[in-house]
Amino acid sequence: MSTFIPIKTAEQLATYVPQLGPLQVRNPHICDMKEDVLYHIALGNKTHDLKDMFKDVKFVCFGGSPNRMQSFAKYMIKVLNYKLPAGQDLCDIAHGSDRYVLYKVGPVLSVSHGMGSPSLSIIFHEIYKLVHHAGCSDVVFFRIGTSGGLGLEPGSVVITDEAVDGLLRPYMEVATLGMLLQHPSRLTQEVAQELLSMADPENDFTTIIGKTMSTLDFYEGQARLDGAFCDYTEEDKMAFLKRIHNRGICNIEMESLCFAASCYRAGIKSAVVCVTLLDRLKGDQISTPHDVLEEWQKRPQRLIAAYIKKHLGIE
Ligand SMILES: O=P(O)(O)O[C@@H]1C[C@H](O)[C@@H](CO)O1
Ligand SMILES: O=c1cc[nH]c(=O)[nH]1
Repeated sequence: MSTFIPIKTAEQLATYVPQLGPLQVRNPHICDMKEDVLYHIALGNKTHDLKDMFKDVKFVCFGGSPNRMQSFAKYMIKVLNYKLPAGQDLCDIAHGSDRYVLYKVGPVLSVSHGMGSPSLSIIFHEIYKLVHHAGCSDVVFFRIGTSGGLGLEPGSVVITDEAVDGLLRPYMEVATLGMLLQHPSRLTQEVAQELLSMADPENDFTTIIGKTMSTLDFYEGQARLDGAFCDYTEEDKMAFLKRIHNRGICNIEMESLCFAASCYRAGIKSAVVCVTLLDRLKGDQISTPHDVLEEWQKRPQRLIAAYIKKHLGIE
């Protein structure tokens, strides 16, 4: 077998245009399939009436933790003054699988994606196909996350304008059929700007727009000294963090690259909003009390909720 690995550059790849009208999947095989089983959310286009269940979806909100996404769904019930059908409680629609959670509150889906790009990539494929099978149009996808900040007061909120990998490259490199394909990671600038304009000036924390580094790991990938392995010194770590900070990186997390690349490839409008849990220029360990972290995690949720309300014309 050949060991030659051709590399496609970001420039060689198509520029993806935003989708108008019912969302199409960019995979010609899907329409030839007798059945599409969305295995990790225990749904399918033959076993479920996906149009009936999901056709009104306009906003899909992703976040790492199942509990956060359940809380977000409960919060959206309040914000939208949404009445659940008589006799029904909020339920995890993906309960037949224990991989991810999926809640629906009117036009809003709240989905967990787990940690890291591989986990996000799987749920992204299935949710994208779900909204396609349901015939949804003009859908906006959000990631509501947590991150480590650089030179920011912990609890600050960062709206990502550009997601880069651990080498500061604005594309996601994926090994496909023995080739390395580079998928550009572009987010929708108008959505990011609109979110920024909606940050409450009365907040006692800052909300900024900036570049986010998305890594493959929480410890060595993010230059921590507190993992089980570490082959560099504190000086090396600080030199790296200061270098990327000087190159405009405001925060570090693990999914914005895959999220941005997938949304751009799909032609779906998207934004990433993460709270910072600590200042990485000052330390590695997250030792802030749990109740404070819980409160901070609500900050991106409130911003996204304000955007959704505005776009639904709710005062
Ligand atoms: O959405 P979450 O809070 O899961 O995002 C960040 C990146 C990793 O998934 C995780 C690491 O603690 O938090
Ligand atoms: O430092 C942090 C905090 C949250 N999530 C990350 O990926 N890194």
